[in-house]
Amino acid sequence: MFDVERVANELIEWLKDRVKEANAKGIVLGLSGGVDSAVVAAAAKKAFPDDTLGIIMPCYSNPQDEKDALLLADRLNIRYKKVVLDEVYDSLLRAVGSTGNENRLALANIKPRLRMTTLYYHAALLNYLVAGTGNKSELTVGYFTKYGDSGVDILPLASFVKHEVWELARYFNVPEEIINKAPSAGLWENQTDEKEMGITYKELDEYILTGKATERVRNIVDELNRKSQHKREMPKIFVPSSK
Ligand SMILES: Nc1ncnc2c1ncn2[C@@H]1O[C@H](COP(=O)(O)OP(=O)(O)OC[C@H]2O[C@@H]([n+]3cccc(C(=O)O)c3)[C@H](O)[C@@H]2O)[C@@H](O)[C@H]1O
Ligand SMILES: Nc1ncnc2c1ncn2[C@@H]1O[C@H](COP(=O)(O)OP(=O)(O)OP(=O)(O)O)[C@@H](O)[C@H]1O
Ligand SMILES: [Mg+2]
Repeated sequence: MFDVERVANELIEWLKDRVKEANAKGIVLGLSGGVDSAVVAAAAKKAFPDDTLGIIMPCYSNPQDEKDALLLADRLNIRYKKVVLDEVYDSLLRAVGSTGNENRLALANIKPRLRMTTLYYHAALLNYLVAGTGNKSELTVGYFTKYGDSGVDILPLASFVKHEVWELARYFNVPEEIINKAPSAGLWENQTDEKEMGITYKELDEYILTGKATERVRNIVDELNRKSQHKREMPKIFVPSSK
């Protein structure tokens, strides 16, 4: 049973504890206009009313995402800053000698890694922690960029599947248009999580929560989970036989 009010209150206390434990002052996170960052921002704002900073970081992104991020910041009165990464992205591609035609993910994954770097600059500047927004559904199938959007200090939503995140979003008064939009990493035009994963969140969440799934869904999820195991672990450490 998912008691949303209780979970939300525990989450807010958990955020306070993690920040205190780190001798930090607050929380910084990327505000994408999507529901995961909306929920983390809402909880962080409750925990740290004066020390929550959302950063909007378009990198050749859909302009609607920025509008949604601004709508959220306005609705929940969240302090925000905009950092445009288009030029940095172009400049990095030039520096590495990219033709711009390499495999799509090699290029696209640069975007979350530039965002991670931007967030850590602000974290160090303000003595804040970087909050990630990854949820249990994404983590299970490795649907995130290693050291990109997963390069964070704390993961407030990692125990919740996407449907639970939607419930938390309603509880936190996140605008309906943000809750209703198709989840997307926003790395290229018309990208959606469900299209790329080849399964729906309904199927994925049901499998995670109950173990029930068609053979097709089970095969896809099990394979994605196996292939992404390295992303959920520390890098393997070489230990010489003499040690
Ligand atoms: N067995 C192994 N042991 C240790 N390391 C291993 C490894 N296999 C690959 N690797 C390393 O991992 C790299 C591949 O992983 P990674 O770079 O993450 O890349 P990859 O998993 O290929 O792509 C990231 C996926 O996450 C999605 N995404 C990204 C960002 C945000 C969101 C979102 O929902 O917002 C979704 C994106 O659309 C894409 O489907 C390889 O280049 C290699 O360096
Ligand atoms: N344009 C952006 N500006 C700032 N942060 C971003 C941007 N795009 C992605 N991010 C960060 O990366 C995180 C991962 O993206 P992801 O798409 O999984 O979450 P979301 O956009 O919040 O929700 P949804 O999965 O429903 O789209 C975001 O929550 C946000 O913190
Ligand atoms: Mg998104």
